[in-house]
Amino acid sequence: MPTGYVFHPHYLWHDTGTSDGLLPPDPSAGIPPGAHVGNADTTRRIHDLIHASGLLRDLVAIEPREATMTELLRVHTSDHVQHIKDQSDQRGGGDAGDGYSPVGRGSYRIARLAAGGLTELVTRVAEGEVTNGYALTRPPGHHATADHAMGFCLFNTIAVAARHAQAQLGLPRIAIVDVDVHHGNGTQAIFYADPTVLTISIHQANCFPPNSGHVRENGAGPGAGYALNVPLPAGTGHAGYLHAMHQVVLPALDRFAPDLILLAAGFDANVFDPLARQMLTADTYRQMTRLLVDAAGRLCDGRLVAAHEGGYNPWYVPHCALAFLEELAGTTTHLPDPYAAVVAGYAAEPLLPHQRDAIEAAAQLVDRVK
Ligand SMILES: Cc1nn(C)c(C)c1/N=N/c1ccc(/C=C/C(=O)NO)cc1
Ligand SMILES: [Zn+2]
Repeated sequence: MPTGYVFHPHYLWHDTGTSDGLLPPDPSAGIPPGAHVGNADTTRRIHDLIHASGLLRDLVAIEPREATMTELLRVHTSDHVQHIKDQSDQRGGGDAGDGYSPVGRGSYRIARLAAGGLTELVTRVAEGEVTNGYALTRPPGHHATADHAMGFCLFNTIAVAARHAQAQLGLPRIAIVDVDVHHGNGTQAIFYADPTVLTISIHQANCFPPNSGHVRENGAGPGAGYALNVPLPAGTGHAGYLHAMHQVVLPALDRFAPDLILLAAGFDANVFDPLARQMLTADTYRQMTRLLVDAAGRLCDGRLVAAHEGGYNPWYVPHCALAFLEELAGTTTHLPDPYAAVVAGYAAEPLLPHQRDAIEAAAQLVDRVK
């Protein structure tokens, strides 16, 4: 089945400046100029591995375009769009608003290219040119709400694509599964009162944003029941995530019967990631993807489209992304995870009682999905 792939060099040109990890330089506070944790290196290395492994030959390259203002304004306020543009127009760029989400000079157009690239990929899937796809976009989007950028996110790429699918592509029911290790708060907020978009986030409990993504956040008004959260304890590994897939994500998808499944594909739950404390390996991403590909095949003619989100370890995330993409494309590069042996002892953690309990709490809400 043909798999679409969106990438553009401009995604690497979103300049996150000289923040040292998460914080802007401040010599008096002992913070030197350095590299922001969300710099372009990991994204570049993902693309390079997709190319070097030969997988690129099996993919249908799809050229991104900038999201139109109409497409952006289905999700964001005009003030928010203007704020990002104003920061981006400044000679030295600026910040998106939370003090640790850099906006480089010209990042406005790049963020529109990310949202437009995913939207174009969803269009090609809806038209049947490709069955599914992956947009290796940057900057990420899932923390951005209608009127606030945060957590390195400027525009909510996946929300723009979801609204386009509903408005222009005849796909009324959209399921968004977010496996990024951080809570998909922006996506959840945008659709919180909307029963036509089911949002499901599996994340490390209380990691980021602070106090966000509790299991009790279950939707509001007409959308009550259509937001699901699976906050998992730090240290959750392969068994815990697959249990969450089987107990929460798959039953919810079956009940919702979406016309399209969107995946917020963050890889920062990997065992080596600097911004969280989960313990997933490339094989976990492979197996989660297999389950989602099967669900999409069962429910919506295979329509499954992934947007890249977080993932900050430059030497491991590419192997996680490759495993995910092989499964999405239904092919193999015969390149095993070179770190599998390194983590075999400590990342093979069994499902522990406190993890099972957290998942059960979320599973009890699945029946509210109609
Ligand atoms: C700095 C700072 N200062 N303060 C008060 C807070 C709460 C700070 N955290 N910043 C963070 C921490 C983690 C992320 C992850 C983003 C991602 O990968 N999403 O998928 C973004 C910003
Ligand atoms: Zn993340």
